[in-house]
Amino acid sequence: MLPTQRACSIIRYILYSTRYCYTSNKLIKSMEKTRGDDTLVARLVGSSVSYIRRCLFRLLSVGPIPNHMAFILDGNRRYAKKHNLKEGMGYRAGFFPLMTLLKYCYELSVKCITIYAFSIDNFKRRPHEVDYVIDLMIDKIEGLLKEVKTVNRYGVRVLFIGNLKLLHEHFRIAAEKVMRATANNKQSVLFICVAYASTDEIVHAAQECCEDKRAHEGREIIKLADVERHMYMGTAPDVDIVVRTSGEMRLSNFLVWQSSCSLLYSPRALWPEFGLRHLMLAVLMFQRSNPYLEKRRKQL
Ligand SMILES: CC(C)=CCC/C(C)=C/CC/C(C)=C/COP(=O)(O)OP(=O)(O)O
Repeated sequence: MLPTQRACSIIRYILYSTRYCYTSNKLIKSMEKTRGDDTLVARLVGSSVSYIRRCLFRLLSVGPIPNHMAFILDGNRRYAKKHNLKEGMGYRAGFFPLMTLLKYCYELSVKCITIYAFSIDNFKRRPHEVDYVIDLMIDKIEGLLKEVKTVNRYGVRVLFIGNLKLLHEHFRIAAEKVMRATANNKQSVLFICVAYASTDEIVHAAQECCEDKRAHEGREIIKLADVERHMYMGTAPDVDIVVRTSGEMRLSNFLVWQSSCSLLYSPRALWPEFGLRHLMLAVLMFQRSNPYLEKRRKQL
C-alpha cells in the first residue's frame, strides 16, 4: 500500500471514530512505534486531526464560549494504580493533558482558565508524596520559563494564586519569574492555584479589607465589592463552569466564593484521561445551561 493510500485509510478511520480524535497524539506515537520511519503518515494524520478539531471548535463557537473555566485535576493516583505505574507517575501523566487542555482552550478563545494544582489540604499527604508533586511542579515551571517565548506568543498571562508563603522558596522564586515574564500578556489568563483553599482565600480577603478600613478611617462598612477586590484572583470574570474529573461531585474548598452561579461538570474520566471529548461536552453543557446561569447572576 502506498503511504498516501495508507494515510487516507487512517484518516477515514479517524473520521469514523471520534475516540481517536482526542487521542491523536497517542495514535501518532503508536504509529511511529509500529511503522518505524513512516513519519510522513504520522504528520498527515496529525494535521488531519487538528483540522477536524478546528472544524469542531468552529461549530461550538456558534454558541457562547465560557469566559472562565476551572478544573479540579482529580484521579491522578487512581490512574497510576489502574495502570500499575509507580506511585507519583500519575501526577506526571496528569501534566500532559494539562498542556493539551491549555492549547484547546486557547483555540476556543476561553479567556480565563483556573486549575487546582495543589490544595492546602494536600500538605497532609505523606511527606515524600508532597515533595514529589512540588518538585514536579518546580520542574515544569522551570521548563515553562525556558519556553516563555511560546507562552508570550500565545499571549497567556500566568498567575500563581494561593497562600504562597506555605511553599518552599525555590517554588516561589520560579513562580515569581514566570509571573513577571508573562505579566504583559493580555490574550488570556491562567490561574494556577497552589497551597490554595477557598476558606483561606476568604479569610485573607477579609483581613485585607479590615487593614484597608483601618488605614482609611471613616470607611465603616465592608461591601461585597471590597471583599472581591481582595480575593486572590481579584476581579477575574465569574467562573462559568467547574470541571472535576473522576466522577466526584464535590468542590473540596475550591473557588467556593466564585462559583455560586457556576455549572459543575464531573466526567467519569480520571484527570490523565481527560481529553477533547470531555472538554467539548463541558462547553456544550455550559451552552445548554447558560440562559439559566445568566438569569441567576442578574438576580444576585
Ligand atoms: C506545573 C503544574 C501546575 C503541574 C500540575 C501537575 C499535577 C497534575 C498536579 C495534580 C496534583 C494533585 C494533588 C491532584 C489530585 O489528584 P489525586 O492525587 O488526589 O488523585 P486521586 O484522587 O486518585 O487520589
